[in-house]
Amino acid sequence: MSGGPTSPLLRAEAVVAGYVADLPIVHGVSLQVSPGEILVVLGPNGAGKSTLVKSLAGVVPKFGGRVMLGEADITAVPVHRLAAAGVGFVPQTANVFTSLTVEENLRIGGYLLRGGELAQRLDEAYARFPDLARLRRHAGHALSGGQRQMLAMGRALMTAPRLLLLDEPSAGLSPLMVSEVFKQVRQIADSGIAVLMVEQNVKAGLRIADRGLILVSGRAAHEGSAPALQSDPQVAELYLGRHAHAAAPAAKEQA
Ligand SMILES: Nc1ncnc2c1ncn2[C@@H]1O[C@H](COP(=O)(O)OP(=O)(O)OP(=O)(O)O)[C@@H](O)[C@H]1O
Repeated sequence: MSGGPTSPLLRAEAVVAGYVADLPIVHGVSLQVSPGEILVVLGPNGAGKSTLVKSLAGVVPKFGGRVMLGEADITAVPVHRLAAAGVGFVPQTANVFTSLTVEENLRIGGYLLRGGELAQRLDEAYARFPDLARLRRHAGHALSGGQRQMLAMGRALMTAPRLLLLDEPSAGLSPLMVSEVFKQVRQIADSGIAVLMVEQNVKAGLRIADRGLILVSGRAAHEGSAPALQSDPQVAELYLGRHAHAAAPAAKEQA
């Protein structure tokens, strides 16, 4: 878990976001994430978790509010500029190029880098994910679900982001692969990166997170430390109910 208190890196204030201007899905959500910390965003199906993370990643439009990364206002920074601004985003689906090799995917992630730096980041990615080093010449479609998720994270890490946004990294993975992927997420945070992760898998999510935010109908309904949320019977009953005792219903073995 993270060490002493640090000032937040990501500060989202009263974010309003959605797909159609008159029909916001996220209704004024504020949150903060510090370096070295994992904030997990939980909530029922359709609560707006993915919409929230996509709006922070610049993929879904924001209609109100402000997003700060350190001292920089990134509210209006378009998605293609966010990597250079220090934000890595791993979408839930279509997050690797399946016809390209592992190494080609990583090189694309590092497209902003110059030669020496690119080589160094590739080495770092292979050190972090030994499976990817072994499979560097294999095409994306030959990877298991878990390996693909590692590749998607490795790609996002190529530009050395200060903030990593993950949209349901456990989706479709077997419980064993979920713990492998989450172990990596924890290590990424422990290396000083701020991590915001959307999750359906409440139990596993709270186990690796420092803090949790529960979204209900596009609003922050509850926020607290992971241990406090885990042991709060009211939270479990009201918001986490059927998810608290099982993995996401849609999860299927893929590893
Ligand atoms: N591309 C889209 N265009 C229009 N509406 C969308 C789009 N994607 C999602 N929505 C709507 O936004 C609402 C919130 O969806 P979102 O995927 O953000 O919820 P979620 O909390 O991530 O749910 P889940 O856990 O099921 O993924 C839903 O009503 C959904 O139908």
